[in-house]
Amino acid sequence: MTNPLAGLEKTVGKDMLHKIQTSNILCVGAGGIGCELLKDLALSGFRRVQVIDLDTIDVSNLNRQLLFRSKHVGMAKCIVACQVAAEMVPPLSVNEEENDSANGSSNGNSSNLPKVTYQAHHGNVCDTSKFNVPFVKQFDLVLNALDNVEARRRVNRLCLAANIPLIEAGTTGYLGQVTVIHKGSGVACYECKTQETQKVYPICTIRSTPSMPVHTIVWAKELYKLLFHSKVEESMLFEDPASDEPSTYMEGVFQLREQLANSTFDTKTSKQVLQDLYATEIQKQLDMDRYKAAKKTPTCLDLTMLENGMQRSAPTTTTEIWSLEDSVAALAACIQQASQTPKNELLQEFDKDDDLAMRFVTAASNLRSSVFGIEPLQSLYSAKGIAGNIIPAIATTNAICAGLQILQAFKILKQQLLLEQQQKDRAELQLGKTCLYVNCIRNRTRNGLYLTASALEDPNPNCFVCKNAVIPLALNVEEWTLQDFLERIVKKRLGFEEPTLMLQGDFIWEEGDGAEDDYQVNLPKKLTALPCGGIQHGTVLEIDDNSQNLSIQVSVTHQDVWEGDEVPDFPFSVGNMPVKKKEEEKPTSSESASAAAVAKPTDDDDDVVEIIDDDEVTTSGGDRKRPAEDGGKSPPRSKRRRVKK
Ligand SMILES: Nc1ncnc2c1ncn2[C@@H]1O[C@H](COP(=O)(O)OP(=O)(O)OP(=O)(O)O)[C@@H](O)[C@H]1O
Ligand SMILES: [Zn+2]
Repeated sequence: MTNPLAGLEKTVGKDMLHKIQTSNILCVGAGGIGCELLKDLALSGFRRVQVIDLDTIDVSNLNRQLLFRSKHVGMAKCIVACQVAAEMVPPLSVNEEENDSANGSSNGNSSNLPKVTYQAHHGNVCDTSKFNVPFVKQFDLVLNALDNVEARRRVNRLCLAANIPLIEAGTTGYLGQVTVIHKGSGVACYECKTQETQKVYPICTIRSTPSMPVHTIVWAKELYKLLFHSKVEESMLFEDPASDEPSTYMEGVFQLREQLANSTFDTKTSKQVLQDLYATEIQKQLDMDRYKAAKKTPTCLDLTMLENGMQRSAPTTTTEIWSLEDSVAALAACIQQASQTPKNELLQEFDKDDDLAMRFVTAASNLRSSVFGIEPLQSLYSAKGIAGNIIPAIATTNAICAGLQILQAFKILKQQLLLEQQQKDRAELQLGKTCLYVNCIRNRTRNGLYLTASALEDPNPNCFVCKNAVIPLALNVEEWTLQDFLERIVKKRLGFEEPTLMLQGDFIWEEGDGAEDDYQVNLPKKLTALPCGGIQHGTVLEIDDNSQNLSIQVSVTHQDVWEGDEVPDFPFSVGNMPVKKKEEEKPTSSESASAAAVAKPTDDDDDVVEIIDDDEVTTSGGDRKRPAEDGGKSPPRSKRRRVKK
């Protein structure tokens, strides 16, 4: 038998093939791109690969995630992917295999090659207890095959901290990109660019003036929460019954929730809630002249139709549009089914892959669309596309991008090999001139190309992750508590896992291994009331996260209320929000809303934060240095005094 890797050996050379076979690779994600990548790695002779993935195999993955078969459904993706890919690694030549058995070798070869080991880690890459800087440092390079910003951000930071090259890839339908990130090479990191996040709708569009199918779908998702979430106030449709004039549906909602909680469901109450939602409340708004200026005036749901719908059995079609009666029947059936579902099995929040949730949202949104004259109504199938923000995944794009990642991997390993041959330190690796940023496009360029390549980008000087830029932040320091600040800004938006907060060199908050509990007393305090003078207008706050060797400064500006056209969102670009005089919220029929998530309520305006221009605040910033790369678990710098109150 000829050596299956002979072709590759001829192309890259003996030494390089040996480098490939002995390198230690981490692949994060074993989905669409990940499966392609693992197949490519295996067929290229990589023998030491570790894979992290948190998911299990779903039937819907089988059409494009080529390592999986129906018998694998329900099993951990990374475990199956590792088993299947490991078997694809070409065996060494027959002679060698024979020698191995004759020698009783346990590692499957008589050369000095490592045993084929494809090791699975079934878990979340954001789990700092398992996947930290020392973990990443064992690899020659890391390949990302992920599908979300949070996980990518985490791997980006780990690789920067460990100074390990990261090959990042992403696809959306026909479009794909591959790029290389490496701290030592001084190229842009993943967070140098503002990543597209879920787009946001003004709350009044959702609550009062929907004009597109997506608006009513977002509303229906909130209605799902209002009925089924353990914390009713999590829904943006929630109104405090003690408030001046709560919407007419709130009373019925509370009754229904109580029935669901005590399993004492009766259809009368669900019918009442539907009537309140789609007729009584609409009529009330009409009577208050709320829709005087609207382009289309809503019409209340016909009560006879509601009555008829309640008598029907729920529709079963998925690709046809349900009639309004059918939608009523579907909604009533969903509520009844929810009342019979054990509490721990009923999802609290909408999930597009949950049948009950999807039927609920399809029916509830179509009824609302009919009230507001919004077209077209949606089938369950098309509603799922809108509700889940689904862009079809294209296997070919995944395959192309995975292949491009392998080519970049070869370039990196080649450079590492050269350094090894010259007995130079790996820290001298310079990928800026070797690796490329490659785009996979749908329509070919004028030159007839479907792939375009350019040099890796320079870092963004305002990047707080790789350039330690000071972050300017405007918020209401008199209203925000430390707890809000930690959860909503430091963790959710800045991506800190185990933050330590310092004011004027003293600790005011600490988390993670060995953190003291004493700082808990600070959590409910308003920012201005924190120790060390508190966080005031003009304060520069230091935030460290040893789990990702990240240390930043935030320069705070007090701002009473954010007044603008849209609720600002993160990740942020610097200082681009208009500040306008606040006006009473007026419903209009054509709110310019741009996508699929819900913004914070407008009455929550002063909770909104935005990043503003560097030159709008004075900072005592100065040059910042990252903490020493010590494995990511060093205790905070000890010379600082700890302050609790
Ligand atoms: N934080 C994370 N830790 C580990 N694995 C992750 C994390 N986030 C995402 N992944 C994995 O990355 C992979 C991304 O692959 P892909 O985009 O094909 O997703 P999918 O869930 O299989 O497909 P779809 O979303 O279309 O159903 C998934 O297998 C997912 O489990
Ligand atoms: Zn950066």
